[in-house]
Amino acid sequence: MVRLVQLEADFIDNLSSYADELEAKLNKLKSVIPQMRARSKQALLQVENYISNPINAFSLLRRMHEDWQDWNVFMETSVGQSQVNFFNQARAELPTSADLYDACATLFRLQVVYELTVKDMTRGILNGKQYDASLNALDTYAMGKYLIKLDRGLAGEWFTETSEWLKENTLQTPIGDSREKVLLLFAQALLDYKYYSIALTIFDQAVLLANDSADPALLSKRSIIEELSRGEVKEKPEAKSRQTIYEIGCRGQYVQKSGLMCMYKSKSPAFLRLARIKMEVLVLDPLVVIFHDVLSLREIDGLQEIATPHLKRSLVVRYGVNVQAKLRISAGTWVDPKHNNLTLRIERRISDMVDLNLEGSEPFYIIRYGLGGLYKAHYDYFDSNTNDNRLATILFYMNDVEQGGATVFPHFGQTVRPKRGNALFWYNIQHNGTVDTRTLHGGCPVLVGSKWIFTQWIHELPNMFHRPCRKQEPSAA
Ligand SMILES: O=C(O)CCC(=O)C(=O)O
Ligand SMILES: [Fe+2]
Repeated sequence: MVRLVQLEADFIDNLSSYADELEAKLNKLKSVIPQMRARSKQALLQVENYISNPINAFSLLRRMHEDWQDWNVFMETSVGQSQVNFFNQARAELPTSADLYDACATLFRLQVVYELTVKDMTRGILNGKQYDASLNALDTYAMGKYLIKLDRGLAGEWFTETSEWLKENTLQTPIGDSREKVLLLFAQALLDYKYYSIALTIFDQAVLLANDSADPALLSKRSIIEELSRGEVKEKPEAKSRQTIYEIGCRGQYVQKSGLMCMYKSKSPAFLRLARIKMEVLVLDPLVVIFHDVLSLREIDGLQEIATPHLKRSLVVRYGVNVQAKLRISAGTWVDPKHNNLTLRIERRISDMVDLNLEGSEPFYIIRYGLGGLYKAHYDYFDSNTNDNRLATILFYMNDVEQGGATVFPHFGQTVRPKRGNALFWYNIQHNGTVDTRTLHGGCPVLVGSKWIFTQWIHELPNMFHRPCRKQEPSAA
């Protein structure tokens, strides 16, 4: 996206120098035409007299032979070819239709999870906060087209916004302010998806605006749509259920519970005696806690520096295989805790904080979520039979997220807002060794900003003493 901002600025410069070249050509013409016209007018007034003068006659002949051929070349020479070439070269960097599709999907996801209205989004209002941002008729039109197959009611809302916008504004695109053109496109989109009667209504609006109701092409198109609409099977748009308990948490709509208790953790390790840690207990069984201010800004910068060049689309494990999934949209990279002094220091701090042995734990996984990035509700433990499951998770928030990006635990009704330097810790496995399904959790989509976290999954084996009463399977014998 950063590159696209720069590219758009370059395109504007390019278009501007294209305009300069056009203007230079135009100015040249404008400056010579009046003189030419004056001379020609004079000749026309008294043609005989004019051509009987040898000087006039010679000059006329020469002009007609030479000058007008030059003007012909002048007219034929294309203007701004270098700017056209620049554009053609840069084309490869432009987003594809698949990219646009993904962008629509992201906006739709944010709309659903945060219950944003089309009107608010169009005007740059996100969760009641006004931003210096807005959508134009073509933006809302693209959303309508994307949604038409998924949710016709919502698609209609976006299309309506398109039409409303055009009543008051002008598009800064080659299609200009032609409201009827957009309405015709809209009608065509509806036709493509066989919504004939709505298409007819929109088509009529377009024709009315164009003031062209007698145009035979439009009339014949209209009668085709009318015919189709007669045979249309009326189906009720199905009401979509959009409430999931994960989404309710993302909106901060769980009945608000604050931490059960806050305390300073200052037990044995020397580090903690020097720097006590504020610990907030959110849930006692299983233990879910927030450690406050446990990473410094310098440490966060250091971690980001290590991770940034290596970030890659995050995967999820499905049937033992790593795959890309819509469930998890982020970029991340694994960093060995032994990587350098910084990561070693953080590793030591984690083990001091949580009193667990980190041997055999996974490396740090540093993650960046972009706009709309999320990790839907999931469990961290492995489903498969393993004798070394993920006993606990520690998750560090590396930045404050302007809006969205909370971590939610639907079962506990807990929404944890990212706060730079804080860490969230919980157990995934119960004392008896079984996985704890109450630990279902997810990372909500980022609405404004980006979200950086890093996690470490702490394994069972080196911490077996933590579950002294593991159930014994009855022996077969
Ligand atoms: O991003 C979050 O808040 C949750 C991340 C998470 O659950 C995970 O990485 O396993
Ligand atoms: Fe997780």
